[in-house]
Order: sequence, then structure tokens, then C-alpha cells
Amino acid sequence: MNILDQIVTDKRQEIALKKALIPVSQLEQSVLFERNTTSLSKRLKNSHSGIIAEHKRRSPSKSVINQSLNVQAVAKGYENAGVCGMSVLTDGKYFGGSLDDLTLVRASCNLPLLRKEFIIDEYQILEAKAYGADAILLIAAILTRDEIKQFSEIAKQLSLEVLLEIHNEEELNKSIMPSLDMLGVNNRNLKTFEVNLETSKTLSAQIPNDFVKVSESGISSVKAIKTLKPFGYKGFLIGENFMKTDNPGNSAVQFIKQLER
Ligand SMILES: O=C(O)c1ccccc1NCC(=O)[C@H](O)[C@H](O)COP(=O)(O)O
Repeated sequence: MNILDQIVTDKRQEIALKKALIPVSQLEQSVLFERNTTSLSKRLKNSHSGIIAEHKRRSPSKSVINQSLNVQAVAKGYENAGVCGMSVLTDGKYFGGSLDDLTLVRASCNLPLLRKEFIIDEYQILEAKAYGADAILLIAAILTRDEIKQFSEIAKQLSLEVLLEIHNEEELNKSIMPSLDMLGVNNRNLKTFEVNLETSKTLSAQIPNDFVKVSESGISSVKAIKTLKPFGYKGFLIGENFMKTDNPGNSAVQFIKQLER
């Protein structure tokens, strides 16, 4: 079984338990549920750096990255560095994240927040809104076209933007639809965990210009961003490169300074 299949199998059980514990009516009563959201895609379009900085404690590919940081300090550091948005991993088992991380981050910065999760059920989209997200990730590899349509339309009704993640042409072709805001090309092969920026380069020409293009994973240098920009990318999702340091905010400051040179 590949890693996505494993994660999805666990996720189904997790969601069933959560639904029994916290009914939808309770999610809808959250004080964060009615808040106005901030557009991540607009920030990316108008930004020079285009960085979406991620909070990521561990991962299936790297095991532990950094478990000793305070999530709110990381969020404030990223905001002060001038990133466009923040991605908060909420999966517990594989990434060491939680929905509490999302709420803590929401309380400590005004950045547009992406809930980075393996979304396979409408319930998780309601959670995203209730815990403070501005955008959700949908992963084409684990969803049918009908599910992508259904979930992205629900997100729209909740004023959440959608970043649709693809790994190849087939996933791109099945996913294109107007209810998506951003198209993310994941450079990480989830079978081998190898990262290759060529994936972003190769797929860029096939992504219609109506979508903000985001390159995800394995971005560890300013050079990589400078190489990807001519391919139309406006967003760059960076996790490990910042999180492996003692001060991810400071690393983002140095990174953006170099990018602006
Ligand atoms: O990061 C992993 O090992 C991973 C494995 C299986 C599914 C998803 C995975 N990562 C999620 C992400 O998309 C990345 O955290 C994100 O793009 C940032 O990547 P990086 O800059 O390489 O940390």
C-alpha cells in the first residue's frame, strides 16, 4: 500500500470518530465559523516572493523535522518575515500536527491560512472553517472528479479558497474546474519520496492561466524559485527548508532578502 492509501485508510477511521464526538452543529457554532476569510490567491498574485511557509513537525519522508518549536512563535516569525500565507499541517499521525495548531496560529497572526490536510469528507471542510482556515488543500490523487467538484463548491460556499494539488497530467486533466482557485504541482513523488522540480516545469504549460500556479515541496533555495517563476508560478510552498532550523521565521527573512536582491 502506498503512503497516500495508508493515510487515507487511517483518515477514514479518524473522521468517523470525530463525527461521533463533535457534530457538525457544534462546528458551525464556532466563533471562527462566521469570520471573513482572507484570499491567499490574491496575495500570491500581488506578491514578489510568493512564499507560503509551512508548519511541519515531521513527515513520512523525513521523519522528525522539528518538534521543539512553539507553533505561535513560528507563525509570528513567518508573518514578520513577510510571507504571503502559512500552511498548517493538521494531520496528527504522520505529520505531528493538529487542529489546535490551526486555531493557535489563527489567534497569533493575520496571514491567510491553508489547512494542509488529506481531505476526503465534507466534514473536514467544515472543520477547516471552524478552526480558522482561509483555504483548503484538495489532493487530486485521492479524490474523484465528482468529489473535487463537490468539495470545492462546499469550500466556496464557506468562503474558503481551494488549492488543488496534482502530481501528473492525468490528475490535472481530471481536476480542472472553475471552483478551484490555485493549482499546486507537488514535486514530491509520493511513491519514492524523491523531489524533482522538473515536475513543476513540465506541467506548467498545461495549467490554464485562470489558476494561480503554486509549486510545492522540495524547494530549498532561492535559485529554485528564480528558475520556476518564468514557468508562471506565483506561489511556492516551503516546509522543511524553514522548519529544520531553530528559527523558521528568521530563515524566511534571510530567504526573502536573497530573493529580492
Ligand atoms: O512531506 C512528505 O513526506 C509527504 C509525504 C506524503 C504526503 C505528503 C507529504 N508532504 C506534504 C506536503 O505537501 C509538503 O509538506 C509541502 O509541500 C512542503 O514540502 P517541503 O518543503 O518539501 O517540506
